[in-house]
Amino acid sequence: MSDTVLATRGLGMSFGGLRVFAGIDFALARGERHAVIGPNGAGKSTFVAIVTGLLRPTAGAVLLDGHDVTRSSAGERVAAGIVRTFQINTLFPSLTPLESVVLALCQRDKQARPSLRALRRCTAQIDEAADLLERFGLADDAQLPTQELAYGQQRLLEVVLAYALRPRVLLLDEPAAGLSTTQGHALFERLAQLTEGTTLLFIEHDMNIVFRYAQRVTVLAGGSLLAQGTPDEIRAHAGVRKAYLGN
Ligand SMILES: Nc1ncnc2c1ncn2[C@@H]1O[C@H](COP(=O)(O)OP(=O)(O)OP(=O)(O)O)[C@@H](O)[C@H]1O
Repeated sequence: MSDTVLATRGLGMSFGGLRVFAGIDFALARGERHAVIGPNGAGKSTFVAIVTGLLRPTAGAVLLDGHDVTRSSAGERVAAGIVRTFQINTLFPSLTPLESVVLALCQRDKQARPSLRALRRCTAQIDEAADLLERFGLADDAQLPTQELAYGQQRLLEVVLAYALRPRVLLLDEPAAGLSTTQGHALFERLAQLTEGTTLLFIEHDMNIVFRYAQRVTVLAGGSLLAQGTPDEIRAHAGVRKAYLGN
């Protein structure tokens, strides 16, 4: 039996009269890369927002390692290890990637947030940040203001900032959005190599990326969890082909 790190039980969400989904029983195994797919409006972003505590579900529960976190705030969930990628507009444009990652590491290490001048005294975090940026291919950009980085490098920095917190579950909402197909594949190739062993849950529209990099896939469609399985199982699933893949 797999070791489930994150689960939902009977999860349901409605906005007023609009029922997005109901009865979602989802399970995420520790260490797997898991994609959530589904047509536009199926509720993928809503699902991630509920898991991260940004939205309260109208029914059901979210469990982290068996503990009910449905009523925990977003901040409490980050502390418990459920971390999502920072959206691009939350990157600090004038800070360098090195400074941003050091700040994230200080947060992880529960240090008081240092002033920028005091950052250089965080020697352990500076070493670790430099190492992380090197591994993710951002060493050449580490000392530039973030706003001067290419868009793809900024997307990668978002992943590094979330990954730096050593999350139990790392959620990525369309990390390749806005990138070319080649850049998107390169981002996932790097992610797959560097985050091996990290539990990753990602939303992605590009089925080539999903089938290549996800080890398991959940399909949301028509207000429910239509299927959950390996890429091969999902490809062969008649209901998924009909509802989503269009054949
Ligand atoms: N805050 C909100 N208030 C009202 N309706 C909302 C809200 N957020 C989402 N919705 C609606 O809930 C449904 C699901 O939206 P959601 O963004 O979760 O879908 P999605 O699967 O992520 O779509 P996409 O692939 O287009 O990003 C949509 O009909 C959307 O309009």
